[in-house]
Amino acid sequence: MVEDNEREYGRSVNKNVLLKIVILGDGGVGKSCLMSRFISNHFDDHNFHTIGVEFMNKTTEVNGTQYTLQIWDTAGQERFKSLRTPFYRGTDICILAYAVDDRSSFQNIKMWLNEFLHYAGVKNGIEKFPFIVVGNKSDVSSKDREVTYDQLRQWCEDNKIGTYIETSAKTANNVVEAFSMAVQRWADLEQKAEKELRMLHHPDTVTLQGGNTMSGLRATCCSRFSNV
Ligand SMILES: Nc1nc2c(ncn2[C@@H]2O[C@H](COP(=O)(O)OP(=O)(O)OP(=O)(O)O)[C@@H](O)[C@H]2O)c(=O)[nH]1
Repeated sequence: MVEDNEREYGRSVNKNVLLKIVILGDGGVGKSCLMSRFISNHFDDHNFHTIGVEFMNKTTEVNGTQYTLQIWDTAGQERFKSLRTPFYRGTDICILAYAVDDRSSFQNIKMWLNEFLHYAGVKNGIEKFPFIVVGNKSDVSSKDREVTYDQLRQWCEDNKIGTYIETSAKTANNVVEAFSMAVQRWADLEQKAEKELRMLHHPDTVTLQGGNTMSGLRATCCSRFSNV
């Protein structure tokens, strides 16, 4: 378990970036199974409901950076709402999960999104927070499927969420990919926010290829020379 004094979410701790991830969605969509598939590559065909929240850590590498992912599996059932919402604050990434064989769990994604926005205190808007929508149980037969991939894509477009994927905790299909995509989305947004902050404090600074910066004066000077 990570101690409170080590908990610097979204920051580098011993060359590791610690990220708090919460998985939200209706009861039974497979949140616990997604977590155990990702953490220990294990699938248990149990049917126990999560009570409150549980979390587990996993260290992983995405695009050359080491991350410690602290993954919080929350209880999907309405009666556990007051046990899970206190844990939303300080979240770096939110996974909104539904099951492709359960249309109502897909329709409820909006409710989960709103619950998270409210209790996590996300103020910058949906586009600036790393959400990923995950359609789990992609292994089910086509006759049992109630939500298509196109419906997922359309919903995400309509709600300005750029990252989405279908997974199967049962077969392991796309599970690692879903977490990697989520972390990559976090890294992209972080980089964008840093750039905006730099521009705000040093509006005369331009970013060069490779991430180096130079002052506007020198940049102007160089561009003048390059025009010669
Ligand atoms: N076919 C299939 N079944 C799955 C998959 N993932 C989970 N399940 C099954 O779905 C049921 C519910 O899974 P859980 O992981 O407990 O669901 P949950 O979202 O954590 O549920 P709550 O704890 O109540 O919020 C279990 O019987 C799992 O075996 C999957 O990818 N494919």
